[in-house]
Amino acid sequence: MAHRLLSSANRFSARLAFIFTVSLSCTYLCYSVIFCRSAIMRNQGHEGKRCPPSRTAGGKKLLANAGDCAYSPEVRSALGAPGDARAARSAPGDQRGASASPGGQWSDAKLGNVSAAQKYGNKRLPNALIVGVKKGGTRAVLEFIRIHPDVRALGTEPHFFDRNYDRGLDWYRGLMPRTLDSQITLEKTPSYFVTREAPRRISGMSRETKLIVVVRNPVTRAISDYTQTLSKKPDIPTFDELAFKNRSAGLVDASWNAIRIGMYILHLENWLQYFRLSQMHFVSGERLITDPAGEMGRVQDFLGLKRIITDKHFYFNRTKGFPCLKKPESSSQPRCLGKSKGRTHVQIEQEVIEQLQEFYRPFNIKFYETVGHDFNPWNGHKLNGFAVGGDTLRPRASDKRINRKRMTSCTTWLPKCTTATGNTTRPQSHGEDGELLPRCLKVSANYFCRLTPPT
Ligand SMILES: Nc1ncnc2c1ncn2[C@@H]1O[C@H](COP(=O)(O)OS(=O)(=O)O)[C@@H](OP(=O)(O)O)[C@H]1O
Repeated sequence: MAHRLLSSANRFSARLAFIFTVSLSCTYLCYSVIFCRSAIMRNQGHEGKRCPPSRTAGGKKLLANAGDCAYSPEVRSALGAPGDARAARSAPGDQRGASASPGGQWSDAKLGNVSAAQKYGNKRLPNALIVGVKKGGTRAVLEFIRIHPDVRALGTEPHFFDRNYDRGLDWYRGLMPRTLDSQITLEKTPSYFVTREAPRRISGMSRETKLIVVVRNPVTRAISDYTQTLSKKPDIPTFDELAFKNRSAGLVDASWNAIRIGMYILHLENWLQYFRLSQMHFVSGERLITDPAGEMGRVQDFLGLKRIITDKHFYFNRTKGFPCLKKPESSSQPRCLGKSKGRTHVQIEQEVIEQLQEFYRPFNIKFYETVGHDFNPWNGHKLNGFAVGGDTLRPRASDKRINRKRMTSCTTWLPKCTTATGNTTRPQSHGEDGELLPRCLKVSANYFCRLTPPT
């Protein structure tokens, strides 16, 4: 009897345990289904199908298979997907391990901003343009500034204000990447700077457009321009033949485009009829190479951006001979500009170079005066604080670059100076110690004179 009672109690508790286990499993199953479904819906609702992780070394491969993922063609291209010209431009062998580069978090923030702009942003007309100059370093500025999370740039040159103006502003707007309200839309077309109608047309779009001009020694620029043309058309005449109407007479052919583009002041005067100088920012093409972070710092200030692009974003690539990005916008891989940037120039006789320096000198000086900044290396000497011709290029009182240390460390001072107006000045003593400071500097056939005592 007791045995029968015991076995029925066992059966009852086994049944109870079975029911408990089944109901527990059901609850868990229902919970999982509901939770999972809501998570999936959330993902689909906001982002569409998720993209595979792409900002790794294998990202390009994955992207190739990510046909219907959330990235638009432009983002795919910006990320270096196959077919992207910029991906093709990166010099093989110049790549360094991605892990070596800092700034991972910053880079993810950029990607987040890009995705958000793609999804929620609008196509807008650009509020900033890199308008020139050809061969000045415009591609470098564009590629460097576009790593900023608040900048979205068109990768190709649309040539709207010179060649495609008839297509209308809606066409132009349609080319632009989507941007959020807080982001700057940017494009670069270096030929705008020398296009007569460009300033008027751009001010017609918006008088507030910010303009960036990358300038470089006009002689080097002309040689670079010629080198590029020669690479496409090997049968063109020599540089000297094109540059001079009569070389022995020193008659330069200013109608040749490669020469004309470098007469910066002539083009600038046209821009200043439509824009205030404060709306224009001049990047030194030379310093862009020697100090990219410094130049990009000033570009960021000009665009009203937080200084995010700093030294840590660049490294000097010895093979390329130029600064390169540790993390470009499109990839986590370090990247240099392509082969057409930083070419070996054709050899030009030193005498030809000097003749052209002479030709450009008055244009350069007028240009320095107008923009309020001298691009020293263009004349092959440091001209800090010096005036040419006795009455131009007066050093400004606020010019902090003028200091005695720089002056005395210069080795090419002359004891006497004949200015362009024919006056001769002699060195004078300055300073409490009665130290004799040289006052003149000879550059080729010109004398540069200091008009004010050194500070
Ligand atoms: N970081 C970096 N890497 C490579 N090249 C650099 C860089 N910074 C400036 N530069 C200089 O840019 C020159 C090309 O200028 P652009 O980009 O304005 O040329 S173009 O007008 O768009 O064809 C190019 O001219 P060349 O050296 O004559 O090829 C370079 O000197």
